[in-house]
Amino acid sequence: MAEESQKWVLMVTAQTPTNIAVIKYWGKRDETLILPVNDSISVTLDPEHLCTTTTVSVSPSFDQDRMWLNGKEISLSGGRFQSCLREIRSRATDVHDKEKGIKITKKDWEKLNVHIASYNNFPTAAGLASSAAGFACLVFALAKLMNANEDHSQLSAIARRGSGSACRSLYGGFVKWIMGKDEKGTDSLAVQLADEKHWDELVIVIAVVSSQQKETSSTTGMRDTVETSLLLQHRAKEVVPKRILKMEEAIKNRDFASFAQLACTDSNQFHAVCLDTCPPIFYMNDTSHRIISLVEKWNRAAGTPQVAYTFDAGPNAVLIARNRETAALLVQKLLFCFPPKSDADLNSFVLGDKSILKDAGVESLEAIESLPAPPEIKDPSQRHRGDVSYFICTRPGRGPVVLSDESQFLLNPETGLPK
Ligand SMILES: Nc1ncnc2c1ncn2[C@@H]1O[C@H](COP(=O)(O)OP(=O)(O)OP(=O)(O)O)[C@@H](O)[C@H]1O
Ligand SMILES: C[C@@](O)(CCOP(=O)(O)OP(=O)(O)O)CC(=O)O
Repeated sequence: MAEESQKWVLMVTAQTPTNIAVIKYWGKRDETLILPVNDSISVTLDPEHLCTTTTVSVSPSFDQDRMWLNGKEISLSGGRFQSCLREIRSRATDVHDKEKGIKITKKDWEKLNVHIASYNNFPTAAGLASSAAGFACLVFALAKLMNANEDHSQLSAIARRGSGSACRSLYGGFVKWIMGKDEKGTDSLAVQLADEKHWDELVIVIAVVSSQQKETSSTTGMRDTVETSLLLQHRAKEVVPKRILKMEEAIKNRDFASFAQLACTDSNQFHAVCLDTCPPIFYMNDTSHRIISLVEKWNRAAGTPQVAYTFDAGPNAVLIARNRETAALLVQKLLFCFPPKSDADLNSFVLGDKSILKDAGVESLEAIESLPAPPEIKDPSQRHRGDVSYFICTRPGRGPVVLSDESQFLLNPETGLPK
């Protein structure tokens, strides 16, 4: 270690995307190692709109590991954080920063403490997979700081110890989490099926139905399901393995009809498995059901799927449109059915890629009021004002990156404390 001064601080900042599963992970065969009962497949969301930024730093002056999440100090004592820190530390190698004159050997890492600051640019613990982006970013940034020369798949197996779905956020585009067979979980990791450019016509619209923290966390919910649902066993053994193969094929061939059919059916089966749990778990609400019904009617009338829907452990809808034109129509239909409260402004009601609004011909609140009623709606006089808090328009996106712009660092480069 650099002897001359105990004052140095070394840091790395990374940005990592979140992901949405189109074939769901639900149920663990090992709770501690976070090993799933089936493979899953996800689409990585564009970090320009939804991402975690994490700065990790090390200094001989830090007397303990500390972390700040969204500006508030949180405890790192939980088993999941500890597993990630331990696994990365054990893979740390020598670091030599010539510019700063810092030398850290593999052995030094056992004694050195880290400071971590992380920020999610979207609601935490609200069913928008903050834990996925969060743990992926933590592991990725620490691996860079500690020069752990693992490839992304090996890092994904470490991120998995933080939160299962986090392993899929180590890659952009379309990602498969292979459940693996090994008891220790060494082969339970993520691989990229295709990058984000492979199928770049897709447009994703998220309807944030509620940004409140949910009642039953994914962890607790899936534990109850494993203990009580027979349907889960059938799903994991008989249904998912076949679906995974079909979904891989659909992604490879950019076959939207199959992709949408598989994603919607899988989301519905996941929620059926939740209902089959004792006591039953209800993640979707009336607004979620209305959105499903709208999309189903539209897809049926069009003769071929236009939009896929999928819902994680919460009421928020993630809608995947086959192309921009369809996305513009989707936004029109959604805004008709779920207009904002009268005091809202359009800028904070539709977030992310706002250019879709232009395509949809909706550039003011007045334009929402004069939208035509979608043919899928039975009673056009009934609009569900305020039932969607806001929308996020996005697309498939890239995997983790290191940020070099100091203005994006979350820790002070001199003190290693939050800026
Ligand atoms: N940026 C982050 N860095 C590290 N950990 C994070 C970060 N963001 C969230 N977490 C962890 O994830 C937890 C929230 O996970 P939880 O599964 O409850 O919600 P979610 O991931 O937002 O929703 P879901 O998994 O249902 O989509 C937080 O309490 C925290 O422990
Ligand atoms: C419904 C899901 O989003 C469940 C995600 O569960 P988590 O990964 O949050 O659970 P833990 O492994 O216990 O942290 C489906 C999915 O992302 O595949």
